[in-house]
Amino acid sequence: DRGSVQNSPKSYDVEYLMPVSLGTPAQQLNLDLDTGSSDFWVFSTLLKESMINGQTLYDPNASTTADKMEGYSWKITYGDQSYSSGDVYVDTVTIGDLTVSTQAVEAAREVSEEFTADSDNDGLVGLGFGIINTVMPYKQKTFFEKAMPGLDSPVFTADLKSGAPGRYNFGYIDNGAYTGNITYVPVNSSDGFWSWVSPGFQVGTTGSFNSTRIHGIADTGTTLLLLPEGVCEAFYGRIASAKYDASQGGYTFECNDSTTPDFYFGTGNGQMIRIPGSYLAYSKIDTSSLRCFGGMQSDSGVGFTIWGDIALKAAFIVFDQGSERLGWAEK
Ligand SMILES: CN(C)c1ccc(C(=O)NN)cc1
Repeated sequence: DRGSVQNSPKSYDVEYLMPVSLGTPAQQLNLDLDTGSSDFWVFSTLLKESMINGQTLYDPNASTTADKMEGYSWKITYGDQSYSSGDVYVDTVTIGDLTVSTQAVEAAREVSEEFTADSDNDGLVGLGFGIINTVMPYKQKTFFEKAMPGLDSPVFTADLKSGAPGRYNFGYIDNGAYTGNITYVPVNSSDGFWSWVSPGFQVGTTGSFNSTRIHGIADTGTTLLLLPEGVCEAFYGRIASAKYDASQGGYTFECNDSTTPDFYFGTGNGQMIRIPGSYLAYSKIDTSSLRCFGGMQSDSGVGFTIWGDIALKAAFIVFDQGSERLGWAEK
């Protein structure tokens, strides 16, 4: 079996959403595929009105295939301190023509203001490893883990684009979606993340390659690229107008600064992925400003590097759960 679904970026590529069908008759929600977490949760009719702001709600009572998991609950907190919690139902879920008939659907009773404010986002499909699923008393499998046994190949791929729709595929690799070769790197899933080690980086086409092992996770659910402080300094040191602006909480530079270099990161076997300098001028810090907030920021608050959408949209990525490895290709 296999599946394929289009993803659509919200403004500034802050997140990428995909249509998902839940229950019988189908209820379609727009969900955020998140390889940095492992809960499948949705806005639901269990929520208080004050926590809803335009989102589409999953109504388990309107689904003839929904069964409540009595005595089960969940609560998750993300890196940005946003959170959600609620009850658990088993129901049928279809993503891109791929159906899991007994998915644990975590129906929100409570969401933090960040989720309430994000009116386009109806919930998250966590495609990290199930070991960090938050459902109690017994953790639940991710959508991919439930689907995997029936798939042609135990992989899913992410093709995120800058300011345009892309695609998530399940169970196969579309060889027309990338150029050159796919370089595979081992993944350590013991923390539940797609954790891997990059051999280093290069700033600009003329810069030398800096051999330094960068431990990090591939996270479709994080917008920016969070790298070690030293890497940020090497990159922003090459941009004439760049500075660390504590009032903005990060590095900023003039959006049109022509000295902005591309950024390359190593994936192994000598392969590098090129992030165009334009991707790194993330967004204007306010409508009247000529300065942009950087797409690359320090990972100092996190403890490991997060290869978020700024990096992922420069590549075609294979999340190979069958072999616990990540495949990287240019496109
Ligand atoms: C508030 N929202 C929409 C979030 C979405 C995703 C995440 C996250 O850390 N994913 N790995 C946090 C917050």
